[in-house]
Amino acid sequence: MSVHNPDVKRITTRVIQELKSKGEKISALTAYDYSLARLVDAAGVEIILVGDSASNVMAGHETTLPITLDQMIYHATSVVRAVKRALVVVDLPFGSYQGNSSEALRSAIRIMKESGAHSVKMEGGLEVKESIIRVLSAGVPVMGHLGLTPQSIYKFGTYAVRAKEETEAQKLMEDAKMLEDIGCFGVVLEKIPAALTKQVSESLTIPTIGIGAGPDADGQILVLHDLLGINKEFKPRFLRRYADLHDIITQAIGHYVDDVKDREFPSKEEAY
Ligand SMILES: Nc1nc(=O)c2c([nH]1)NC[C@@H]1CN(c3ccc(C(=O)N[C@@H](CCC(=O)O)C(=O)O)cc3)CN21
Ligand SMILES: CC(C)C(=O)C(=O)O
Ligand SMILES: [Mg+2]
Repeated sequence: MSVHNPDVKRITTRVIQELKSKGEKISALTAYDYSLARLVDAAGVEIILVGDSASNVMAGHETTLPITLDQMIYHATSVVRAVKRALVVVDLPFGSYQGNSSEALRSAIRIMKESGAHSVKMEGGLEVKESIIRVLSAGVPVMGHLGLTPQSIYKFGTYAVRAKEETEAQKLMEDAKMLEDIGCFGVVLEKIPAALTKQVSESLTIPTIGIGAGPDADGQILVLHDLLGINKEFKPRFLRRYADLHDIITQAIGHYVDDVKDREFPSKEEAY
């Protein structure tokens, strides 16, 4: 908390909502560890998501389904230690909240108590309404997540754009309204048509945070490792790479290997 850093003004869910009222776009990124979370926070990002995409990015799984609540708490704890300013949101992982609202509350409380994070994110609309209400009632801020919801990938079978059909778009609109009505402080919209994002964002007072959802979301989120170009294989259309760390890291490590083989490292100056 700010006890240790009285000069840094913390970003609260209220500050996030005020950014929307002021018409200022919100920047969000994922982080899963201490070292990168420090950089993301210091660079001025307002929301840091400890995403269950850690299942893919950190652990190498095909989907987000295998990551456990304990593993999410480990990542969240590391990120919270690093962050002085940003709002930290933690994904409730698959299987930790869908069953019933008591399970959802227990999972959210474990995250808040053990990691020191400031809020949680839950995927889905009407299907998880009671779980979200229960978590909110304990005073835990909740961010919703609609559109492409990777925890239900096996229900849909693909990562294609969601809500292109009128009935699905209508349901998404209703879900978004519902999430606002029950008290969510924001909602992620993933991989839906830009026109639908515009419509939802204009009809809600809480901010929308888009990923593959076009320019009219109130904020944008990307997976940090994607933005940094660490993984070359993942290249959906919505991803903009701001660096090519894949090549930079590969070259640096290759150079190190060469130096060791050639007895160029360590030098006399690097020895005792
Ligand atoms: N590294 C990473 N980045 C992410 O953005 C991310 C994760 N992991 N893991 C969890 C979810 C899954 N996400 C995804 C996954 C795939 C596509 C996607 O567009 N895939 C294909 C198209 C598939 C199709 O059209 O059927 C692509 O073009 O790469 C988008 C978001 C977003 N999240
Ligand atoms: C892509 C974002 C929104 C996410 O849920 C994650 O990184 O897990
Ligand atoms: Mg996620």
